[in-house]
Amino acid sequence: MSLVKLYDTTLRDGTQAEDISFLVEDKIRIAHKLDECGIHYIEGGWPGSNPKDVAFFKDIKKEKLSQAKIAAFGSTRRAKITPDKDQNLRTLVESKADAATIFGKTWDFHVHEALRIPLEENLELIFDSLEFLKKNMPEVFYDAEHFFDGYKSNPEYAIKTLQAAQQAGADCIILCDTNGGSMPYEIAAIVDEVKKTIKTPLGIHAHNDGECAVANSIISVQQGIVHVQGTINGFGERCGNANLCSIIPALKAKMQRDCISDAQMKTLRDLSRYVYELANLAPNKHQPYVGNSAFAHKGGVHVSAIQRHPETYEHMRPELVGNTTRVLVSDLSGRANILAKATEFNINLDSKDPVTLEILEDIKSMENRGYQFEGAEASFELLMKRALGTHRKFFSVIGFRVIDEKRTEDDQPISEATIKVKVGGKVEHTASEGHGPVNALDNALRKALEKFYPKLKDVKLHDYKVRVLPAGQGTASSIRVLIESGDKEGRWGTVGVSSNVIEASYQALVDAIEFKLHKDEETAAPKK
Ligand SMILES: CC(=O)SCCNC(=O)CCNC(=O)[C@H](O)C(C)(C)COP(=O)(O)OP(=O)(O)OC[C@H]1O[C@@H](n2cnc3c(N)ncnc32)[C@H](O)[C@@H]1OP(=O)(O)O
Ligand SMILES: CC(=O)C(=O)O
Repeated sequence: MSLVKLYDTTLRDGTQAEDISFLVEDKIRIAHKLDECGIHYIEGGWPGSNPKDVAFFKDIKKEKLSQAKIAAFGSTRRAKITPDKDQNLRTLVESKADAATIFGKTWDFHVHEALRIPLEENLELIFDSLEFLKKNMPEVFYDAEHFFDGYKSNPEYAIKTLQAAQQAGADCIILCDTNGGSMPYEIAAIVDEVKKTIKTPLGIHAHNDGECAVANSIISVQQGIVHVQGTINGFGERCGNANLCSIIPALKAKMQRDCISDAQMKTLRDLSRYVYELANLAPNKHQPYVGNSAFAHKGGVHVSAIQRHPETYEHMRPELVGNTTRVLVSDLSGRANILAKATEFNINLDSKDPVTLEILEDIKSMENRGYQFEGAEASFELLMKRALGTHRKFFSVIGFRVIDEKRTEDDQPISEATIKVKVGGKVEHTASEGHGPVNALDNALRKALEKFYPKLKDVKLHDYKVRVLPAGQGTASSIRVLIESGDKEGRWGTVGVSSNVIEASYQALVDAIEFKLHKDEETAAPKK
C-alpha cells in the first residue's frame, strides 16, 4: 500500500467559506486534532493576508505536535519586483513554517485578466518565487491554480507553468480544480497527460462546485497522484473543498491505500464534530461516513435485513470511522425497528409479544396525528416503558397557566407561567417569567421540580424546533415541537403535538424531564 499524503486546508481554504471563521485559539485546537488524526500537513493560513494568520504561525511554534507539518500559504510574487523584496514571500519565510505552499496562474485567461501580464512573465513569477522559497524553506509546494480549466483552454501553456515549477524544484505540484466544475473523467484523462511530462510528485486540490470534489480527488489517486488536499467536512470557498472525512475512508477502506492508521480513522467522526463545534455550526446529519444519518436505517425492510447482516444495507462498517448503526422509528417501521430500538434501550421484547405490536400500532397512530420519533428517541423510550408498564411517574402536573401580556404598543410582551405539580403527595405551586411563553413554562416547571430532584439543574435546553403540520388550516393547524435537551453525559430528543403551541411544547418538556429522571435512576441503580 503506497502512502498518500494528506494535506488539510480547513484553517485556510476552509475559512474562505461563508459563515466560517476561527479564532487563533480555535485554529491551534483544530491543528492538534488534525495532528492526532494523522493528517500529514496542516495549512494554517496565509500569513501575508492578516495579523490573525501571522499570530497562528507564531503560536503554533510553541505547541508540540506529534507528526504533522505546518504549511504557510501565499501566492507567487507580484510582477515587477524580485522575490526577496516581495512582502508576501517574505512573510512565508518569516512564518518559520515547515513548508510553504504558493499558488500561481496556469490558465492563460487568468494571466491576461487577473494578473494582466504577458504569459512569459508569469512563467518567471512561478519559477523565481519557488526558487526563492526552496532556498529558504524546508519544503515547498506549488498549487497550480485553475490547472484543469487552464489545460482545457491552452494545454501547452498549462504544462509550461508546471515545468517552470518543476525546474524551480517544487517538492510537489498540486493540480487545482479551483472553479470546481471539472468532471471525474476529465480529471482522469488530464492527470494521465500531465504524468507524461511532469516527474515531480503530483497532488490534487479540488473544489466542489460540480459536487465532484471527492470523486475528483479519488480518481486522481487512482491515476497516480500522491498528495491530496481537502478540508474537514468539506468547508471551503463557495460550495466547499474536497471533504477529507469522505476521502480518507474511501482511500483506506475501498482503495486499500495507506494514509492514516486504522485507530486514527476511528476518530474521524469526532474530528468532524469537533470542527463543526468550533465553527459554531450544526453538524450535517446526512454527511457520508461521519453524519448521524450515515448508517441510520428507517425502512422496515432495511432494518429487518441489517439485523440479519449489516452489509445488506451498509456499504462499510460504521465503526471504522467511529460511527454507529442507528435504527429509526417511524410509520415506515416494522417489528424489526421496534425490536432493534428495544435492544438499544436494554429492553427485552419478543417479536411475538403482543406489546411489540401494540407499540407499533401506537407509533403508527401517533405519527398519523403528527408525532415523529426520529429526532425524539427519549419520547420513544418513554412510550415503550409505558406500554411495558415499567414507566415510573415521578410527578404529575395538576395544571398550568401561561399569560402573555403586551402593556403598550411599543413594549415587548411579558410572559409568565404558573404551574402546580404533585410529587409523592406534596403539592408545589410556582410561578416564573421567561423570554416568551414556552420559556416561562419551562422555567416554572423546573423551578417546581428542582426542589424534589436537584439534578434537574444540570439539564439544558439545546434546541427547540416548531413545525406547522401540513393540514392547510393556517393558524389553527397542528404543531409539532421537537426539543433537544442535555446534561453533562449526553443529549436527548423529545416531541409534542397539538394545535396549541404551548401544549405541544409542554408535552415535549415533560418528556424531557421524565427521561432525565429515568436515566438518572437507572444509572444509580446497582447493575444486576
Ligand atoms: C484560489 C485561492 O483560493 S487563492 C487564495 C484566496 N484567498 C484570499 O484571497 C484570502 C486572503 N487574501 C487577502 O487577504 C488579500 O487578498 C491579500 C492580502 C492576499 C491581497 O490583498 P490586495 O493586495 O489588496 O490584493 P487583492 O485582494 O485585490 O488581490 C488582487 C491582487 O492579487 C494579485 N494576484 C492574484 N493572484 C496572484 C498570483 N498568483 N501571484 C501574484 N499576484 C497575484 C493580482 O494581480 C492583484 O494585484 P494588483 O492589485 O496589484 O493588480
Ligand atoms: C489554491 C487554491 O485554493 C485553489 O486553487 O482553489
